[in-house]
Amino acid sequence: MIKLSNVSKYFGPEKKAVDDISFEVKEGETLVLLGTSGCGKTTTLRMINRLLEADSGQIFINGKEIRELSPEILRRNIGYVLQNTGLFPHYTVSDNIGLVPSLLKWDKKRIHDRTTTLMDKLHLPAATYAEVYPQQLSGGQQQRVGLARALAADPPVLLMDEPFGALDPLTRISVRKEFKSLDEISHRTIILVTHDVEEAFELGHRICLMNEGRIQQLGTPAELIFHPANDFVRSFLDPQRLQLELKSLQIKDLWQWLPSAATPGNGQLAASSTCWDALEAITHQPVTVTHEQEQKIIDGNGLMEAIAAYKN
Ligand SMILES: Nc1ncnc2c1ncn2[C@@H]1O[C@H](COP(=O)(O)OP(=O)(O)OP(=O)(O)O)[C@@H](O)[C@H]1O
Repeated sequence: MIKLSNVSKYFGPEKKAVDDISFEVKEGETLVLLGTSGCGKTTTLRMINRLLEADSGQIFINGKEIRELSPEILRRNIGYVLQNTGLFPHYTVSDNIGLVPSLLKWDKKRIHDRTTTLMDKLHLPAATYAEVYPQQLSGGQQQRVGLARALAADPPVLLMDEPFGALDPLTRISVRKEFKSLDEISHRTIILVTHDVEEAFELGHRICLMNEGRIQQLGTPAELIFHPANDFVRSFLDPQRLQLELKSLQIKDLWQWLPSAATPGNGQLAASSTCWDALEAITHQPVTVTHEQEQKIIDGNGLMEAIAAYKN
């Protein structure tokens, strides 16, 4: 769906912001660009919608080199979400969301229907919020409007630059959870930039960890944490190692090592739940998990034993 092939970007003769990077993002996949400040994440993202032009290499979307398309046509298929939302303060919420559809000359009813649907899906009921202005909303609500605006014309690709970066830590966690469960998101191809490791592990199907313009490792969260490609990757993830291990492993990954507890389980948990979510669920009582027609009762000891066995 999206392919970067040996892409580089210089700012002046000396400053190589992005240094010969290549990757592919499959349709429906979320790839997270992760790394320290200044490692080239935003520059990479902005080359994909031609807000910046690459100095060398090629970028393809659906097999088409993006320079063959005019920036306007290209951006119709790409939603863009920014940290500071970029909402127009003198436009109402519904006008902000309907901006791209109206530029595309959709008729009024279609814009109204799409805006209302999106607001409902993003828990901003149109009856209450359609006519208010962005500054009357909380940061989390403004972020949802920014997302609704990016989704309005139904683009197959979403580029997101620190989309939750301006939110306080608690709001950030809840908006992120909500984002993950949105059906408007699940089928889109997404590239998301963040410097928040936990966010990358929660949202990325794969993570591209960068340093000084170069890719250090590109892989699933479990590949990065359990099989780091080099010392940079290992030390970048080390401070949150335990949490990241728990977030990147699903119960089904541990199935062969998981003992079934004797105590009856209280409630069910999906085998696709992460160990992090499982630990939360079993704080007070064991839970029952079914995987490939086998049932096990999971408690804290059994889970920790299985994680240790997986790592050995
Ligand atoms: N317009 C510009 N002119 C000159 N240098 C730039 C420009 N934009 C970015 N840079 C430099 O290129 C490098 C990569 O910047 P970029 O914004 O892509 O990093 P980043 O990984 O997104 O960082 P952050 O997380 O801090 O936004 C940095 O050293 C930055 O200072």
